Amino acid sequence: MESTKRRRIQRSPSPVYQLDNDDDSYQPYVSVTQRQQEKRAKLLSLGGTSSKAKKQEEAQENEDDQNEEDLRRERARKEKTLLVEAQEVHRKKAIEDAKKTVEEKAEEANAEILEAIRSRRKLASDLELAKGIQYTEPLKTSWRPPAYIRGRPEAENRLLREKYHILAEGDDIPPPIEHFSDMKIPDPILSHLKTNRIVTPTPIQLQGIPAAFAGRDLIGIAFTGSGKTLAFCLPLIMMALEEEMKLPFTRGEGPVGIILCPSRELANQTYENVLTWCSALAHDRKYPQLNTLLCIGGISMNEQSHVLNKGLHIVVATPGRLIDMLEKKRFTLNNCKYLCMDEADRMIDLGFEDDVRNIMSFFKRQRQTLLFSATMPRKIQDFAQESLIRPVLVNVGRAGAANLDVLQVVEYVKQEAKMVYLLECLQKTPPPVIIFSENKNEVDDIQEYLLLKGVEAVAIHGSKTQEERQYAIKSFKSGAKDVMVASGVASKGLDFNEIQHVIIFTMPKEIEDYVHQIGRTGRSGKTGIATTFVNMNTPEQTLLDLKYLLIEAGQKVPPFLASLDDPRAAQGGALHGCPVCGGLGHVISNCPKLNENHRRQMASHRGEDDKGGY
Ligand SMILES: Nc1ncnc2c1ncn2[C@@H]1O[C@H](COP(=O)(O)OP(=O)(O)OP(=O)(O)O)[C@@H](O)[C@H]1O
Repeated sequence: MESTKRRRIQRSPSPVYQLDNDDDSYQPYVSVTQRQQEKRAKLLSLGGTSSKAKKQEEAQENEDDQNEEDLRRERARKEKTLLVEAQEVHRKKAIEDAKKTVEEKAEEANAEILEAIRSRRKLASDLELAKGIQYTEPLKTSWRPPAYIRGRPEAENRLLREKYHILAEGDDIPPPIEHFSDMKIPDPILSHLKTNRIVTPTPIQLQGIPAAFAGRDLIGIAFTGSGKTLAFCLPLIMMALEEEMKLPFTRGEGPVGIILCPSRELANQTYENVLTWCSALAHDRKYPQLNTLLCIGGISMNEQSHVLNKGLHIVVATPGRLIDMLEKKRFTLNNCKYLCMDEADRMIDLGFEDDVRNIMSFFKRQRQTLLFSATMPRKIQDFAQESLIRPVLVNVGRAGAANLDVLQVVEYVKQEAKMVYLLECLQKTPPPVIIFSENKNEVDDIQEYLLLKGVEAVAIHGSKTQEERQYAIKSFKSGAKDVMVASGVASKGLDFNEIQHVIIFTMPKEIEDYVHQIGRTGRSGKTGIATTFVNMNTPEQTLLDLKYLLIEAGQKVPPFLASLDDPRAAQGGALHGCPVCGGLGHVISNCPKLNENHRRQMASHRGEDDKGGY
């Protein structure tokens, strides 16, 4: 009781005291007049009306006046000193600012904008955030590299990474492995890969797969068509295999892991890859059958009830349908420990962030999280780094750089001449050819025009039904149709057989979209051509981004792009990718993606826009 009281007393001083002076010896200020009156009253009370007392009183008054004057002078002196000091600080800052290069100033401005648009919440579920759950160690796995690789000095690992142009960041990075056979992948999968001419790992695979096998959270960035799918599917297949072999799954159990994709088509493609690899494994009776579920909108889940009736190992999904299934409790994530996001920048950036958090809230235990993409601007990388557990960043080439196996041709074509020129352009190579346009109506118009001209063309965009979308992909993949006209829906991740030529009918505003679109050709070490039409309607920022991307990839820069003035060039300094979109031709304050995101946000506040834009 006593101590409570004391505590209360100690806490009780008025807030003004706490603010102005937290010293215990504080004495309240008493004015001179008040003090003189108090003294006079004291003398009077002592009966001192004599002249001696009066003199004493006068002397005291004089002394007090003098003290007051001294105090006033001292205060004025101090104020003056403070003013001089403030002026001095200002002067020094002005000199320092003048010394800063244009580049440093731009970097500071970048940092300010980045800070302003930074997501305040980590990429974890609200439940984890609310409970303050914070894992500090990566997930434990039983996988170890072969002894001869484990014993290899770190300097040699570094040399290997240099040899393959791999930039790996993070602590205690697992060693790169140059041969699939050293990764301890089961033989049936190895021979299946071999029959599909997948013999030696690509750079993202030789560093990414060991890191993922070791249970590490991972950010994997590598060119379009460089084999990222295998790098994130194989670790999940191995994890599921180990679990199933330890204790077989029964109905209602699983999944072990989830692969999230931003489009139904990409999810379907990844699902088919996983099915192929799992059935190659089960072909050998030594290994069990692993069950995989495709969880995307636009299809009936009842068709897959046979999978749901068994133990479930792997789910490949788009966010919306996955959330729907989880909310309906068709399966749970109670024992799920692997979450991979393909085209992760798209998943985090454009409207899916809340869906991803929602999905994370269904996890009941620590998970390994992997993010993969060919483009990953700094804003997303920073955000991801904060959200993962001791992540390893594997970067092959600059994030957002174009695939060097694509010959990029940029042509100035007037708006009204585009359709006719398109026909001519189609003659450049034999089929298959993809034509990209940003606009759904334009996609339909191009297809109609080509059909009229006798070209076997299919079309795909977000307003088509799921059957139409599937038909387009199937007939184009099988070679029944020569040309596919597509909006952004087909630009990310889709792996068609040996596309010869990509024609970009309308240049997308965001350079990342361009990188993904031209990336449908030149895959898996083969070469391809990308022809892009630009004209007066193409924004200047986009043209500048394109110019620098061509320079970076050692491509020919057409004169109309070469002559474009870059306001930053006069100021000198190196060109860095915009932290929001990776574009080399503008500063963050002019970023088209930032503007577009802002527009979307405003529209969604007004309830006008749909998610993802496909
Ligand atoms: N090690 C390898 N050697 C040869 N080919 C490979 C290898 N790994 C994957 N491939 C093939 O390369 C092609 C492209 O692979 P994948 O679709 O995984 O690329 P990606 O990096 O995910 O591209 P994107 O960024 O466009 O999604 C596929 O057809 C795949 O079979």
